[in-house]
Amino acid sequence: MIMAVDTTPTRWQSVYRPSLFAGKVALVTGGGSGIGRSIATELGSLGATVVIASRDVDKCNIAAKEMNQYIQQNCSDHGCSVGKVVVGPSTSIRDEDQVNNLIEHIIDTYKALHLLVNNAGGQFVCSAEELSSKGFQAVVNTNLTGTFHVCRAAFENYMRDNGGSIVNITLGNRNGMPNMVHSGAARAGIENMSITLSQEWMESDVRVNCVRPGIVFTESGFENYGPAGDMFLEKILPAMPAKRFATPEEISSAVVWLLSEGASYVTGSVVSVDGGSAFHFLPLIDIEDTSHLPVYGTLPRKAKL
Ligand SMILES: CCCCC/C=C/C(=O)SCCNC(=O)CCNC(=O)[C@H](O)C(C)(C)COP(=O)(O)OP(=O)(O)OC[C@H]1O[C@@H](n2cnc3c(N)ncnc32)[C@H](O)[C@@H]1OP(=O)(O)O
Ligand SMILES: NC(=O)C1=CN([C@@H]2O[C@H](COP(=O)(O)OP(=O)(O)OC[C@H]3O[C@@H](n4cnc5c(N)ncnc54)[C@H](OP(=O)(O)O)[C@@H]3O)[C@@H](O)[C@H]2O)C=CC1
Repeated sequence: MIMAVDTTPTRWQSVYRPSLFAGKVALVTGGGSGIGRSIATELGSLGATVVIASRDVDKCNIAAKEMNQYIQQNCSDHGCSVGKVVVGPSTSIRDEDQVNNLIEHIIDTYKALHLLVNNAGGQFVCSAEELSSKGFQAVVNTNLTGTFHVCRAAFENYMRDNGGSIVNITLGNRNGMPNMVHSGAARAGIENMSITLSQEWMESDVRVNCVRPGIVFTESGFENYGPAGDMFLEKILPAMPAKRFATPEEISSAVVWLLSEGASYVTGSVVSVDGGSAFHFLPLIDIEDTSHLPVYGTLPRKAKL
């Protein structure tokens, strides 16, 4: 298995002002692992009460305990108040009723929902030709419809009357997403949906933005891909301009900025955090000789391979 550079910070601290989010209530979906866990830790270290929620509550409980220990030990040494990470009820964002239940639970318990990070999501590697309709729908329902469910419930139950800030996590797919057609389509949908919501909800003082990560090595995420993922990464890593993956903290840092009042004039935006990969060709797929396009007109001899 190809490994990323070990970028785990020994004593990570946010670059943002302590207590930035004191008194704020945040929801991070999929906050029990990977990128979501880093976002929850950073928001908690900056004073927020952070609800994490996903399908696996046991995983979230273990993660929350570790995050709270980390926050207490490493982030509270300026005499400032730190927040805490708490676990919401088991929720599949694909299920509208479960999402409504989660949001109602948050408003009942914490009386507010100022900040929302739609991080939960994922996909599997499969060519478009082999992908069943059910497989396509499973990924679109998780990423696109699931994100819509959470945005709408947060708006209806709190943000419409009180304002708020939403950040949706997408995925660097500027050049398409070979072998992940479902996810590429869903993430492009999330970005366009976010632009629409930013306009419809501006009157309510709700900002909606996206963070579009390049490749972030999260063990939780990559163990899903097996050999197909390894093959993908062996080709992509050397072709990346930065020659390394992102750390979850590098994604979190952009999310925190967008959530903060420092981004008060930013809405409907997509921030790429990808080490410049969006503007660099990444060989996601081998295109064999048989797929040459037929020529119309005369192609100069020198222009042929
Ligand atoms: C390697 C480069 C990475 C690029 C950067 C991206 C990184 C990341 O995003 S890391 C985060 C990764 N985390 C995850 O992906 C975890 C989340 N994934 C899931 O939870 C699931 O894969 C799912 C939600 C996307 C699908 O799960 P589920 O709804 O439980 O699916 P079912 O088992 O019910 O199957 C539905 C349907 O889909 C077909 N299917 C499932 N897996 C595959 C597969 N590997 N290949 C082909 N088809 C698959 C399955 O067969 C079902 O269809 P039918 O057979 O027609 O019934
Ligand atoms: N790692 C990477 O390179 C990149 C990741 N991303 C995206 O960033 C996000 C986080 O990924 P990462 O941290 O790497 O991977 P993880 O697998 O660790 O995170 C995915 C999280 O989403 C949750 N989740 C999945 N499906 C559902 C669902 N139906 N309802 C509620 N929660 C769900 C999972 O929890 P549970 O299983 O308990 O439900 C899990 O905590 C994902 O959307 C991912 O696709 C984007 C670009 C690159």
